[in-house]
Formats: sequence, structure tokens, C-alpha cells
Amino acid sequence: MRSPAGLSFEAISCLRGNRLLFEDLSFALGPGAALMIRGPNGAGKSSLLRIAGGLLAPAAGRVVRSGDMAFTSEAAALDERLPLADALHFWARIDGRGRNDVDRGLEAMGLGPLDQVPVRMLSTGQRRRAALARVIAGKAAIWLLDEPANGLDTASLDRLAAAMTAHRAEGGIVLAASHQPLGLDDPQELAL
Ligand SMILES: Nc1ncnc2c1ncn2[C@@H]1O[C@H](COP(=O)(O)OP(=O)(O)OP(=O)(O)O)[C@@H](O)[C@H]1O
Repeated sequence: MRSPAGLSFEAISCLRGNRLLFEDLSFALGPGAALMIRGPNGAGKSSLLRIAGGLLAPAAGRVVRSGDMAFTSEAAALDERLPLADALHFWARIDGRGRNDVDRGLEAMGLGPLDQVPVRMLSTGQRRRAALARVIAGKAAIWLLDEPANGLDTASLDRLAAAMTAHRAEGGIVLAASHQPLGLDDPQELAL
């Protein structure tokens, strides 16, 4: 059995260029937790997510994680030439997952009917849904979502909310930056 998911910031400061974006930031998220990060453009939401994911070093403090992570932002990073299902399977294999997990991700984001369509033919919103399908298929314990609602239609927003609820019910963690509500049930909130 895998150990319970956890993500903590301990007195984290973030410096970009010469600007201190935030300092002495602490929080602790356990299994089933969700934290919404809010703030105006340039406040440091993406930077916070990148620190959480280990993609950016904090200027001070420590990040403590338990569990594997999935990070998604604008780019889906899927092979344009491949049918969607195969492009997702490329990443699922790397994550130690199989076709059934890809099918679950496609289904969850309503992409089942498009599974054989080459990635290059997908619309902007369909690409965003594909990026989320990749997260779902990967089954990582900690989801780091940067503006996941961007470009999604109403039905897809509902699907995203349902996927996050299911993930939390299985003990997963959601850390999301968003300018709009994501339909998370009783999330913690952090304003930058
Ligand atoms: N590589 C970089 N080097 C220096 N400064 C950077 C770098 N990347 C981003 N910044 C700056 O850091 C600040 C925070 O950027 P960040 O992308 O974290 O903000 P954000 O809150 O996610 O904004 P938005 O709502 O527009 O997505 C901005 O002022 C940005 O110009």
C-alpha cells in the first residue's frame, strides 16, 4: 500500500528576477485536501505551483512531499502526429500505467469519441481536456493544476470537478491556481 499523500510548504519564499513574490509561506495538505491559489496576474501563482512541483527552487524554506506528482499548465506536450489515445499512452507508460488508465482519463474528460483523432486536429479546448486526461490517467497522488479551467466549456468544467472529487475521495491532493471557481468541495484558499 502506498503511503498517504502529503504536500507541505515550510516558510517558503519566492524570488523571481529581483522581485520577492511571497515570503514565509507555510501550509500542509494531507490526503483528500484541496488548496485553491488566487491572486492577480503576476502575483506568483504559477511560480508557487512550480516550487511545489520541484521545477523552481524557493529562495528560502522547504517543500516536503509524499507521493508522486502530476503537473499541468497550458501545454499538453502530446505528440501532434499520433492519435490521441496513443499520444496519451506514451505518457501513461512512463508513469507505469496502461491502456485501461488512458481509457479512464479519456472517458473522464469526455474524449472517448476522439481517441483516434490525431492530436494536431484537436481544438484548443479539446487539447486542454487531453492534458487533464493525461493527469487522470497518470494516477499521481498530487495534482498541480495551473489554470485548469482555461478554455473549457461548461460540460468539461463539470467533468473536471467530478475528476477532482474522485481523486480526493481516493486520498489524492489537488493544488490549483485559478481565476475562476473550479467546483471543488470546500477547498482551502490562499490569496497571493
Ligand atoms: N523566468 C522568470 N524570470 C524572472 N521573472 C519571472 C520569470 N517567470 C515569471 N517571472 C515573473 O514572476 C512574476 C510571477 O509570475 P507567475 O507566472 O508566477 O504569476 P501568476 O500569478 O501565475 O500570473 P498569471 O495570473 O498571469 O498567470 C511575474 O511578475 C513574472 O513576470
